[in-house]
Amino acid sequence: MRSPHLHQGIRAFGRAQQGYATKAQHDAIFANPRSAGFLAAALTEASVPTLQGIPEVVVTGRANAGKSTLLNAILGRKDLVLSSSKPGRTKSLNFFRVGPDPGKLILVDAPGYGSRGRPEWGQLFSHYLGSRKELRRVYILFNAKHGINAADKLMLEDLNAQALGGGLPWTLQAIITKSDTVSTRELATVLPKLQKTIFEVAPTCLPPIVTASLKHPLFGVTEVRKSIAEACGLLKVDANLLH
Ligand SMILES: Nc1nc2c(ncn2[C@@H]2O[C@H](COP(=O)(O)OP(=O)(O)OP(=O)(O)O)[C@@H](O)[C@H]2O)c(=O)[nH]1
Ligand SMILES: [Mg+2]
Repeated sequence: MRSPHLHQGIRAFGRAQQGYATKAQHDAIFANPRSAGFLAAALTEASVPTLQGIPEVVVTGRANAGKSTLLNAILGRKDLVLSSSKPGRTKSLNFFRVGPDPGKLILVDAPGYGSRGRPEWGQLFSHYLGSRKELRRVYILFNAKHGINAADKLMLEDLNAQALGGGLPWTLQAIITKSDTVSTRELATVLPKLQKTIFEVAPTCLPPIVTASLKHPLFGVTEVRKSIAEACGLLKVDANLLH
């Protein structure tokens, strides 16, 4: 059982990220799961699609961290994004549209890094990060049970340096996945440690959102949706709420 305090804490964090947006705006963006669609799979730099300036976010993380499963939960779909219990399932940069054509925003799934990752996937991802003008946020996922290893630290350091470099305007945020696989007690110990490590390695990284995205009740997915909408500049501030 998760503690109500954890729920409250995460909700409060979610609110803080929304920039005082109204609920209706956020609901409208992800309201119709059937209108979402697969757009393209890129295996090479040349095959990264041109998508007419629609804002975009991408997920990264170790193989098997839960990237594809989280994207399905965000889209409100069961298997639009292919996932697997076997690490190394996603082998290309996969682009998904949210909303009817041409889409309100684009979600990008990426191959996992670490022992199951391949160098060419890393090269494609680096090129994408350094050149994608539409990219608004990079989400880095960590499995609550497995924590942060050397490969994660390298990736975090690299992303932090790129975010600081100021080349392109994307921001970085962490997501702790599979929170349903650890007890509330464990989570209470693990979370502050993860947060501390993330901040030490990547000071520009926005505070983590905790999720469980495989089975209902889903957890933290609403917060991730709001974060995405905010990063993509799709939430307008309600002036009444600022006073
Ligand atoms: N219990 C639980 N299992 C999850 C969760 N998210 C993903 N999984 C499982 O973890 C495994 C890997 O999920 P994927 O979404 O394919 O992971 P990925 O990061 O996309 O993996 P690669 O594409 O191989 O890098 C699958 O068996 C999922 O069902 C979660 O929140 N809770
Ligand atoms: Mg995947």
